[in-house]
Amino acid sequence: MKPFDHRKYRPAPRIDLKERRWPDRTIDKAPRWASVDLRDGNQALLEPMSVEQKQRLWQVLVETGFKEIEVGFPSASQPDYDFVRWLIDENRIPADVTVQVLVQAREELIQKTFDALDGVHRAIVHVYNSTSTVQRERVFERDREGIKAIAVQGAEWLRREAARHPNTEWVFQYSPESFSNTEMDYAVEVCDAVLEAWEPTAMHPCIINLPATVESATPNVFADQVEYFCTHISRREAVVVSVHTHNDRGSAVAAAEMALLAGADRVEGTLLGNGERTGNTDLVTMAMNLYSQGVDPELDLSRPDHIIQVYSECTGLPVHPRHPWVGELVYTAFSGSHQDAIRKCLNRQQPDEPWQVAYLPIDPHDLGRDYQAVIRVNSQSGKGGVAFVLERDYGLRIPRWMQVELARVVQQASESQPGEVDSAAIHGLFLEHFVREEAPIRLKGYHVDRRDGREVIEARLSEAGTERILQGEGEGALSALVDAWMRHSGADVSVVDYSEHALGEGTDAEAAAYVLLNVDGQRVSGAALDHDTLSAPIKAVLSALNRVRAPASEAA
Ligand SMILES: CC(=O)SCCNC(=O)CCNC(=O)[C@H](O)C(C)(C)COP(=O)(O)OP(=O)(O)OC[C@H]1O[C@@H](n2cnc3c(N)ncnc32)[C@H](O)[C@@H]1OP(=O)(O)O
Ligand SMILES: CC(C)C(=O)C(=O)O
Ligand SMILES: [Mg+2]
Repeated sequence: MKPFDHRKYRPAPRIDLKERRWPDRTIDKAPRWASVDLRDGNQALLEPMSVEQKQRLWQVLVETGFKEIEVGFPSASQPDYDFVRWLIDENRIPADVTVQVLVQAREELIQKTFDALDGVHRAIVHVYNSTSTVQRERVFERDREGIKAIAVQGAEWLRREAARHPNTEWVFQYSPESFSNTEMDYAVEVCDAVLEAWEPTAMHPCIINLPATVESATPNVFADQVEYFCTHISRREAVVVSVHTHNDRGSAVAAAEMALLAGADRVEGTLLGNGERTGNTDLVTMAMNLYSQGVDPELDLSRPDHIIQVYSECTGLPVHPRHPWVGELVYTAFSGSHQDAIRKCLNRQQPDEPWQVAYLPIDPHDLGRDYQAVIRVNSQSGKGGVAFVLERDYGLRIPRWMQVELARVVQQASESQPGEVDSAAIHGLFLEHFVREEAPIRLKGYHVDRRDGREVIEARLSEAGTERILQGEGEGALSALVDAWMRHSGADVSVVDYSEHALGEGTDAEAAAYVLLNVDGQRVSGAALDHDTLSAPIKAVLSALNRVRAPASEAA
């Protein structure tokens, strides 16, 4: 075989499920969530968490609203044992939270696990053994009966140890590890045998957790397996069916979601998907997926940045800037058409209507993110983004014809200095290019009178040290000034478009005005900001005239 040869691998077997029902269902409520951050997440770290780190992550998990938390493998490591003791001895487990611990189906480990839990009010003891063909044949070297015997023996040890600690409310959980690579009839057979040992009832159910320990098929195959399991397991009413998917193919969340459609009640996973190899089901993603569909996720994810901070401090792992829902860049648009659509939708979005914003599947405010980050400008951006930034940060509502011109200026700037052009730089480019009322021509003063229904202006201008008084008249002050300029310069000038708006509180100026002139057949725009609503448009005309006389690069 060649070094990179696909013939080395076999496709995962499908199961022949007749009349599968899961494709026709939708998820309309949150599952029972169980965090395995402090166990599966922890066992995957280069440097497992210290007791102090576990304490901090525990706090975040409780604040987030997890009611079932696997806190470790106390028979395996001293920090895990000490952490469990800290939770119990320091009375750190809220009344509505149940701790869970993992153990292999080995007697001495099970005994130590129950010792670690001594005095706990309620706990889930989770025992597992592997059932897949490759594990049976190559790891355990046992046949089907032999592997089933390990499971049953483990189940019996749990029942025996629980009876020795009658003051605790015990919940039993069994995982046929590598379930998704196990023959389904055999997985059901093993779990049925475990149920026989535990005799759960609807009042006192147990948990059967179905892991895709290594994800090796498309998520629909996992859904088929879960539906098969749910419809073939005995005592279904006495069993909480849980799933525990890993992300080897990048579909852990999809597999867990489809498993819910297929009948699962409970989902195990971790914050941000930490866990063995490519990780576990990312519960933040899965809960946010529900939230974005209008389903209460029953987890409080309103402060993801806090979660990310503690997660990173405890695991030593970064969070990708494009991580679903919570990455630093996921609510940021650089590209022009996205920015344009976002700006238009945000302007139309009413506070009490369902969210309808293109490219933003949820409102970033819900996660404590602000609109500052939504639109950022680089060489991929267009006029919409530039206009959005100027309005958001400076209250400037520049008209469309000026947006087009300014976007070109910003684009050139971003190409000459690659990377993001920040809001202050865009504002600087706007002022430099369009607000040009000072040079070469400057307005020293003006006076407007109304005579015979027309505005008559007398404007005092200076240019290169020479002062002149210009006179003109028109329908309004703007056209009167244009008339005065035409009489003085002999140029043919007309006003093509004009807009003005008041500026919000907190700015020095009260008004912003924008004009588009036609000067001897050439279109030129100008803008001005002024305390006075009449002076602003007059100065905007001067800005435009100055741009004809001296383009920005010369003036700068
Ligand atoms: C898919 C998962 O995430 S499963 C969880 C995995 N997590 C961990 O393993 C983290 C904590 N584990 C540990 O620290 C150690 O494995 C310990 C302390 C529990 C056990 O250590 P050791 O006794 O040295 O055994 P080791 O881990 O090497 O296990 C291999 C032995 O246990 C047996 N074994 C493995 N899993 C199980 C199981 N679930 N039930 C019963 N026996 C098992 C193996 O057959 C093997 O037996 P052998 O020694 O007769 O060949
Ligand atoms: C212990 C089990 C549930 C596990 O972590 C897995 O199979 O991935
Ligand atoms: Mg796992």
